Order: sequence, then structure tokens, then C-alpha cells
Amino acid sequence: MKLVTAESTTPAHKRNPGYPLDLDWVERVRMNRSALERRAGTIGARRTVKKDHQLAWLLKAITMIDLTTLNSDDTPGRVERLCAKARHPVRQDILDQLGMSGRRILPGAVCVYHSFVDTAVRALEGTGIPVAAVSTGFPHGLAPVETKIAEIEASVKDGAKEIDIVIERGMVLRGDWQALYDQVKAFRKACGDAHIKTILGTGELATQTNVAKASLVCMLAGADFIKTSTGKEKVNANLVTSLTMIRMIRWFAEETGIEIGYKPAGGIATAVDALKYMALMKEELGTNWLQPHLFRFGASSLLTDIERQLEHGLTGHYAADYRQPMV
Ligand SMILES: O=C[C@H](O)COP(=O)(O)O
Repeated sequence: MKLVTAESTTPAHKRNPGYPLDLDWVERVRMNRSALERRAGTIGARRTVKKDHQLAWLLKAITMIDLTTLNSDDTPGRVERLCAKARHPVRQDILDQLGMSGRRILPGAVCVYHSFVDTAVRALEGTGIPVAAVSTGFPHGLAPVETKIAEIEASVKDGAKEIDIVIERGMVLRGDWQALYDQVKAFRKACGDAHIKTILGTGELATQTNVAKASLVCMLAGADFIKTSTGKEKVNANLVTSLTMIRMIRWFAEETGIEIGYKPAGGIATAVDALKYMALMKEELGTNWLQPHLFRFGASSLLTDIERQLEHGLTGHYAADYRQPMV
């Protein structure tokens, strides 16, 4: 399996230019929750990833993690430790045993609050790992629009290459697609060359049809990625919602030829979970989407479990937790 690292990300990928808001298209969108649940229940039941390939898939998963710390007690020291982990996500002895010693395996990005963007940019200098900033009044998204735009601009100025904005869930619940479109379009403009991920807060959108419509409106407004959750909602990423969102990505690609990225986030903490999401992407969108410019996990603890599973796959036993410290 060809591993994609930060050195080779974002190949000749056509960025979403944004499209006019097509309300007829939005109105046509319908999702059937029970059909989605039935389909989601089949993921992982069949062996999409053969046992022999699992370690390669787990290494690949690492290249698609947005290594995240989003705690109210974050400090520059914690962010620096996270960045040190990002520089060396897998212990050297594990890489050696996997025959991967010469390869650079790095996470997709390091994701932090705005206050820590400059710290992370400095700590990651020379690695090519981008810094992602959560923005626009994360996690609720309820600040005045001018404040949100200023926050995006400040993070871009400090060196963030990716901006994870949150949408106002109320716009979706009211069906005010025009307001949602206008706001996301303004955010995209403020991002400039930085890529924009739009967090829907899916656990608060009431129906799968709402999730699907919100996904479409964000993509029409110019989103580079659609992302499920902030990690702070009661219900975060899951396979049913993922199915809804990636089917909208597929539909959008069929209509426009533009490939939008997908980022499930919140509560994805085990290698088994990661493999299920990767299987879902492969089965619904194809292996092309399993690259860091089209797929990310938003996760704070996933890497720890992946490292444990890599070691277990090699040695048959688990390492003590202290051998894989995070931050
Ligand atoms: O966007 C990332 C999430 O906030 C991470 O959530 P987590 O801490 O449940 O992995």
C-alpha cells in the first residue's frame, strides 16, 4: 500500500470553487433513517480489510488524523507536547519492525484553539504538518458574525492552514438555507488559501435529512471538507450520520466533478473504529478518498490506541500505557 504522508498531500486536487445556492436541489434531498441504519449495520460485519493488511491500514489511518487538543485547560506546554508527538507519531522500534524506518508517517494536521495556533506553528516548523484552528465561536458558533470572521482572519494570520468553522445549528433547524449559505460563503472568503472544514454539529440537527441538506448547502458555499461534530455535542460522529454525509459528497461530486473531504470527529478513539470508518469510505467513495486531502479523523486519543494495536499486531501483547504517552 502506498502511504501518503504530509510530504505528498494535496496533490493536483481541484479546490471547491463554490456554487450558487440551488434551493430546488436542497428541497429534493431526503434521507431514510432506517435504510441508513441497516446499511451502517453492515460496515465492519464483512471483512473489508484483510487481517494481513490491517497494520498497513492503521499506519495509513495515522496520516489522516487531525491530532487534536480542544480543552478549556489547554496550555502552550500541552500543545508543544502534542506537536512533539505529531513529529514522531509512532515509536521508532515499531516502525523498524514494520520495515517502515525510512518513511515519514505524519498526521494530517494538529488541531487547536486559536490561542495556540502560533505555538503549534512554531513547534511544527519544518515538518510540513499543517495547523488547523477551530473557529467561529467553537463549539456553539453563536458569536456575532463580525467576531467570527475576525477570528478566522486572526488564525490565518498566525499561520493556520486549515480552519474548522462551526455552523449555527439554528439556521438548519429553521430551514434558513440562505442564511447558512451566506455565512459559510463569508467564512470561506475570510479563509483565503486556508482550507475550510465546516462542522455541522450533526448530533443537534434533529434529522438525517437536515444533516444531508446542511452538508449540501455548505458544499455549495465552498466548503473543502464537511465535518460531523465539535466533539462537545451529546452525540458526535457515528456511522449512520457518516453515511448520510458521504452520500451527499458523492452526489455533489457526480453533479459538479468536485471532490469534497470528509471529517468524522468526536468519540473516535479505537483502531477498530478507525478501520470501520475507512471501510465505509472505501465502500461508498472508493480508495481515492482515503487520502489526507479528502479524509481526516478529528480525534484526541485515537493515535494512542492505534500505536497499541500496531505493537500488539507485531508482538502479540500490549504495551503499558506509559510507553505511548500523548501529552
Ligand atoms: O475535532 C475533534 C474533536 O474535538 C475530538 O474529539 P475527541 O476528543 O472525542 O477525540
